[in-house]
Amino acid sequence: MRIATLDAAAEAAARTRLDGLVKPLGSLGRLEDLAAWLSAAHGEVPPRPLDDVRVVVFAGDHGVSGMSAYPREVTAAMVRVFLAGKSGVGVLAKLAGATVRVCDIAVDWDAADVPAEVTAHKVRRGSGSIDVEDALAEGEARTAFEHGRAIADEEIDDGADLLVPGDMGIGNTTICAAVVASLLGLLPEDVVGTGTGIDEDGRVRKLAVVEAALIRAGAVKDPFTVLTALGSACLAATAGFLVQAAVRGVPVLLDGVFSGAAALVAREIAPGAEQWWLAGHRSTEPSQAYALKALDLEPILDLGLRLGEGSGAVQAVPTLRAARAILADMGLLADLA
Ligand SMILES: Cc1cc2ncn([C@H]3O[C@H](COP(=O)(O)O)[C@@H](O)[C@H]3O)c2cc1C
Ligand SMILES: O=C(O)c1cccnc1
Repeated sequence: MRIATLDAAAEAAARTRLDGLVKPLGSLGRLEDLAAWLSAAHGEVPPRPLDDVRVVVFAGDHGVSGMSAYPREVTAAMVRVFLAGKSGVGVLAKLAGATVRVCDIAVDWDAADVPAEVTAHKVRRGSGSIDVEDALAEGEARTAFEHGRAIADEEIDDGADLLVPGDMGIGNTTICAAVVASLLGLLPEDVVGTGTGIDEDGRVRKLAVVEAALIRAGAVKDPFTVLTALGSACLAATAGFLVQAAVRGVPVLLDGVFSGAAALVAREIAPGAEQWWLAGHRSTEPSQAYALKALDLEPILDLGLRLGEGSGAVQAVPTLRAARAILADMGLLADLA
C-alpha cells in the first residue's frame, strides 16, 4: 500500500493566488487553508469541483449490550431506513448533493430480504463482547480491512471525488472508546461519553466494560490486534476504506466518533494516510476529540452533533466547495481599477 503524495507545488501556487485575490490578505481564514489543501490534493489550481460526493455507512452490531440508550435491533432497522433515504444522513446528504450507500459488514440479522449489494461485503454477524472476549476471530480484522479497501475502490472507480465514512451500530461509542484509549494510552474516564444518551447508571456500566476490555486486551499496539481485541469488523472495514482513499489520492471528510477511532487505527496501519483526511465536524463525544487531536485535525464545523452516520461530515461539503469557488471565481487585487 503506497500512500499518494499531495502536490506541494500546487499548494504553494494556491497560496500565491489566494494572497492575490480581491480581499484583505488572509481574510477568508480557514477557507483559504481548505482551498490550498484541496489544490494540493488535486494537484491543480483551482482544484476540480467536488461534484461526486459519496457517503458509505458501515453497519454492524456488537456483543456488548446495555451500553446504549437504544436496543441492538435498531442497527438492522436503520439499514432499511438508510435504503429508504429517510435517515438523518440521507436527508442531509441530499441537501449537499451527496449519495449514501449502506454496507452490512456485521449486522446481526438474517438479511435475506435486503438487496444483495447491501450484504456484498458481509464479514460476520455481530462481534464478540469485548469485556470478556475478542471482538473478532483471527484473520477477520484483515478480511474486513480488505473489504473496506474494496468498497473505496468501487466508489472511486465509479467516479467519487470525495468520500465520507458513516457508521451505524448500536454500541459503537463503547468500542471506539476502548480502541482510542488503547491506542492513545488514555483512561476509560477520559474517553467514555453518553453516546446515544445513556443515563449516569449506564455511563458507569459503560466505564466498567471499557475498563474490563482494556485490562483483558493488555498492552496491545499492533493495529490489527487492537481491532481484533477491542474493535469490530466495521471499524476494520472503515480503516481500510480510509487507507484506500489515501492510496488512490481521494480526499476524505471524517465524521464523528467512529471516523475518529477508525482514522487512528488507519494511520497506525498506513502512516501518512492522514494527509488525505479532513475532519468534517466536532462530535460531543470525548473520544473523537482525543482522536482528532492525535491526528492533528481541526474540525470544520462544530454544531453539537452526536448522531454519526456521516451526518456531520456531509454538512461540511458546502464549505469545501466554497473553498474551491474562491480560487476558481474570485477576481484579483491586481485588477482593481
Ligand atoms: C435511531 C438511531 C439512529 C442512529 N444513527 C446513528 N446512530 C448512532 O448511535 C450509535 C452509537 O451510539 P451508542 O454507542 O450509544 O449505541 C451508532 O449506531 C451511531 O451511528 C443512531 C442511533 C439510533 C438509536
Ligand atoms: O458523534 C458521533 O459520531 C456519535 C455520537 C453518539 C452516538 N453515535 C455517534
